[in-house]
Amino acid sequence: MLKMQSLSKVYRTEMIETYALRDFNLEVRAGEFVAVTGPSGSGKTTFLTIAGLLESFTGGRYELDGVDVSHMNDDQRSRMRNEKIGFIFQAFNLIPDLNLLDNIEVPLRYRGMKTAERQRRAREALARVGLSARERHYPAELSGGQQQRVAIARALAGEPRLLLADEPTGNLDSSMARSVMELLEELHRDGATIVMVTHDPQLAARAQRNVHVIDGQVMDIAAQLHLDASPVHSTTLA
Ligand SMILES: Nc1ncnc2c1ncn2[C@@H]1O[C@H](COP(=O)(O)OP(=O)(O)OP(=O)(O)O)[C@@H](O)[C@H]1O
Repeated sequence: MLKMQSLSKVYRTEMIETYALRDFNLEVRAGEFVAVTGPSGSGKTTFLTIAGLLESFTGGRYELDGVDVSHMNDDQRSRMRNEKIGFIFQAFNLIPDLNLLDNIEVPLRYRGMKTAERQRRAREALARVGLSARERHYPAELSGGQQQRVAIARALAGEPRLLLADEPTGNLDSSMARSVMELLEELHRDGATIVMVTHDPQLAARAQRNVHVIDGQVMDIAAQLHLDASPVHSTTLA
């Protein structure tokens, strides 16, 4: 699903070069739930924004859903992002002036989808996160945990191949965090591929696999071995 090989990302200013990622190797297979952990400044967000095609990279190779994205231009990348990726952010990023259904429909509009199909998908996604009764409500009328569920519904409505979550429970108290995590686990059981960046070791422990990033590199030998398609390794890592 996601395959990064010797990926690098360098931020250059007049004075300095910062390697946010260097020789970054990771493979995530369809249906996996992977947590990415690591100290502040280690490159987790950089990884996620590149994985989500929000940013370009400096060197190496990135294959998403079997397609080499290395040489795509901005338009091609945005189209692919819109079709294949669902984002879940720490800050929910819902639009305050739109009700829940309209919020969920926003990314579908960019695909030129007809109104009836948009509404059908938005209703279905809202039902999936248990908030059907609130479709005409506005984000401010919901708790933080409920808002994050709406954000997850928005990501799901696009029927993405890959869900990327950046500290999805970072703004929630522990009980709301638990319910959001349970929802992610449920989506995973139903077949979703999820990559989640988190500082929280307890959350990370609930994912199927942990990838630790230090100084822009994957420290987890197992994650790198995953790149080797040998059955021995995949069995070990299952
Ligand atoms: N736009 C930028 N310009 C210059 N350097 C940057 C930029 N964005 C990130 N960096 C640097 O790249 C490195 C990795 O940053 P990144 O935000 O990916 O880390 P992180 O692991 O997500 O950190 P945190 O957990 O604190 O969010 C850091 O040294 C950071 O200062």
